[in-house]
Amino acid sequence: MSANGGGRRRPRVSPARVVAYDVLRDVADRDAYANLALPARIREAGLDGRDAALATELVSGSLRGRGRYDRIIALAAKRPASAIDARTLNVLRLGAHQLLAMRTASHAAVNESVELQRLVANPAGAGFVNGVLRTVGRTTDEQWDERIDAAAPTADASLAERTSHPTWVLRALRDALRAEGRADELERLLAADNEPPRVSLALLPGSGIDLDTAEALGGEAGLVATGPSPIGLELDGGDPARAVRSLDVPDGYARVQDQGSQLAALALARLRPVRAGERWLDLCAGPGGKTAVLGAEARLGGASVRANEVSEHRAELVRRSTAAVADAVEVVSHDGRDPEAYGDGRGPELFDRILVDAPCSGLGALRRRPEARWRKAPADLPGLTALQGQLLDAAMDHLAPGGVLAYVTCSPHLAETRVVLEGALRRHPHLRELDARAVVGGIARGVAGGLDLAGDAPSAQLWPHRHGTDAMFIALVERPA
Ligand SMILES: C[S@@+](CC[C@H](N)C(=O)[O-])C[C@H]1O[C@@H](n2cnc3c(N)ncnc32)[C@H](O)[C@@H]1O
Repeated sequence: MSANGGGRRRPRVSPARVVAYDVLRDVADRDAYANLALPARIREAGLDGRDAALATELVSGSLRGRGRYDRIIALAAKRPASAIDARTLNVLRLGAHQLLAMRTASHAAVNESVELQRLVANPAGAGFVNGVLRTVGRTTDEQWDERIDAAAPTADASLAERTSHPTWVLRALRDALRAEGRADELERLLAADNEPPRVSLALLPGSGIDLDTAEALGGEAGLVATGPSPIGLELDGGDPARAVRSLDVPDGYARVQDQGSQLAALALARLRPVRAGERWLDLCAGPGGKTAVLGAEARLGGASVRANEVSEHRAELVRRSTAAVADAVEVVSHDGRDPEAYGDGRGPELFDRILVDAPCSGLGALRRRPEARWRKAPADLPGLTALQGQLLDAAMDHLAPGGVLAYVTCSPHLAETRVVLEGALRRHPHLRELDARAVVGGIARGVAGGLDLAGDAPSAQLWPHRHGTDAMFIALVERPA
């Protein structure tokens, strides 16, 4: 039941705050994804543009900032957040976000939170909410940093709490940066994780217009041809659907997509010229963003793509995502470790280019999914890395002589990137790793001084704070002819 339904007294809380609370509860109780639950709740409550924007800020800010806010709430309440009733804690998180990160006047943030507590949580806790939030609001954001630091048992715990990351995630990110000799960038990365990303669009090759024309057509809708992807545009605020319409290209040729994902697909498609008749495989294709880029590139070069996805539902999303280039893309649904993923047993089941965009922890896309960092645990990694290795083994066995495989993750965790790749290369000693950094650097749109891909490994690691993309890992492997 909605928090404002069912015969309770008429709320004196703004509807945006009630919606935000309901979404936090959906996320906590039903494991909902905020980016799906939020639009549904906004529609259900009939919120208009401004209220919808407020609900969105409250939800994403308080979910992203949960680690920091829980620590501040605990310090203010003089008890651990885990000892506070779950509904009251959500009211406090929303209040803390308004007090510390938004420009909401203190009295409004406190009063609305107290009313929200009466309405949706436990009215007997209204005094507690009032007291805790008054304490929170009396101290500035910077002073809270000092108090968190003073109370934290270790420097890592302090940084993790101040930047609202689980400590194990912070350490994994630092390990990945350190492997590039860039551990000093950690704080910039953690800050970038807390900024909602700018919306990027891909203009698929074959759309009929070039990026200059796209920028001219989409300028009024906020589109700018910028970012590292040579087919990418960025939206400077505004509505993505309007921006897509403004380009007036055939359906599906302009689409919302992170520019790191665009570069990952293009690295495989553009590392060498396409020969007509090449067979490509996208082994883990759902929901089909990279397949669409591969399909458009393959179509222009006279190649074809087999797109495989284990989940039937997500395979259907791949079909929709590739409708514009359907004549170059065949979609099938199998486990990528099974022979059926590679063919029906009647023809050669070797491929000239294979993309393994493996299921992963998603630690490279924390900006995008505000609750994601709290949903993953170190215990998830062994299962994921085992699956990644098995998918790579099966894919490597289906690489044609002279063929190239791209191993891609939207996680920079070394256990999911270099460790998995090097394990698979040891098991397939006839394969050799190519210089993906040179390939990605070579196809990226001109950036003064180059794309700044650091480290000694041949693979390319993109980063939100350095490249403005998700933290995509891209490795390229060749089977010598
Ligand atoms: C990182 S996502 C791929 C994203 C996609 N390439 C895109 O750009 O839109 C990984 C996909 O692998 C799929 N997957 C998981 N296990 C798989 C398996 N054993 N075989 C094939 N696909 C699998 C997941 O369902 C998920 O859709």
